[in-house]
Amino acid sequence: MNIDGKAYRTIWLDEADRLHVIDQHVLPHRFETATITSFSALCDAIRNMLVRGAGLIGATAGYGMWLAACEAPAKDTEAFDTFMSDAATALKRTRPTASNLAWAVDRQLAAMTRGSSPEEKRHIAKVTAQAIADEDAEACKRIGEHGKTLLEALAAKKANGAPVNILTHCNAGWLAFVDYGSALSPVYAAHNAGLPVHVWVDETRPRNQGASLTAWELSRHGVPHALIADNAGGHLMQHGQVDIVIVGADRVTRRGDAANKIGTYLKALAAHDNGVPFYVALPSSTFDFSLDDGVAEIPIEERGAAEVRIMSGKTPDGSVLDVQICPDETPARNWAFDVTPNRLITGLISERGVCQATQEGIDSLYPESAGTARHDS
Ligand SMILES: CSC[C@H]1O[C@H](OP(=O)(O)O)[C@H](O)[C@@H]1O
Repeated sequence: MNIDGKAYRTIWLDEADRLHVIDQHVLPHRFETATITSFSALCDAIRNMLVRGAGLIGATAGYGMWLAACEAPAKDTEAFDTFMSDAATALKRTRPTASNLAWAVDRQLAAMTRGSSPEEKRHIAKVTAQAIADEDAEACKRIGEHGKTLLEALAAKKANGAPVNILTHCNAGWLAFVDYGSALSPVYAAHNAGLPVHVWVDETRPRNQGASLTAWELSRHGVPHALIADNAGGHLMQHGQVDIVIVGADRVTRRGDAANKIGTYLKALAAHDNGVPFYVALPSSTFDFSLDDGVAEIPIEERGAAEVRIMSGKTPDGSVLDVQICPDETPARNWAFDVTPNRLITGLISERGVCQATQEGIDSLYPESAGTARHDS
């Protein structure tokens, strides 16, 4: 995506093999990039959400395995393999919910078995990391094309060129992937094609990815939008102000249950009650075909209480400040994700097309995956 006329991805290697990312801590008030110079710094970047979003976490993990390979013993293949196995375990522990992370790590481990020396394996890890990033961007671009057809169908029913109103939760835009995004990719594709669209942006407490990231992205791209309080969506749906909900996902099971940012489930309930179509957009790397019952089986990350107790924002003098929003003695709990059962999901949008959120629907797009168990959670 373009920022001030310059094309950016969210993660990239420069000509000197230095790894760069967009710093998601300082948006929307500043646009900065950061350089990640070691495997442990990369693990910290995922854990503390300098980078975040399922696809970007996966791509970052891919590069993380390459950084680990650069730090691994260079002379002894057995020692190299042990080092890499430990690195894989450490990376998988950084954030537990998004499938893409473990998927990327396992893909790297499998790819490196093709090398016979540490040097070969290190080269394979670099090529594989770049392939993971490129494929993520390409998948998201295709999600945009498939999702655009849904928005075109809704636009055709609108009178006098009125915009299609899309509600989204959290940030599943290009900042959450390598480029384009999942839930926002159809919005960008439709907007670029001249379709009138308008996005309701859930603020997405506690970390406010909607307010700080989705609103920033849409604004930079010139897409009409309005920020709403997390609890406003049901009211808007009751009054015909939402034509479609499109959200991202962090893990989707064989039968189509979808883990996404905390609060997504409540939006799906409201959409169901009001007959509003509710779509989940995801690249193939977000499926976990080893799980069925998402509520029972998907591991839900619980993050620190400070994210709920403290909010960050810009003061009138332009500085950014943290403020505590509750009494000093108030404890807090902070589940980062919830699971929307497939019965509340109208359909899934992946790079392969649109399907029902059922095992049969998913099998129709992914016949090769029937009965596969892919990776540990
Ligand atoms: C599908 S990627 C965007 C996805 O990631 C978000 O989580 P986080 O910001 O904690 O990494 C959220 O679930 C979004 O929908």
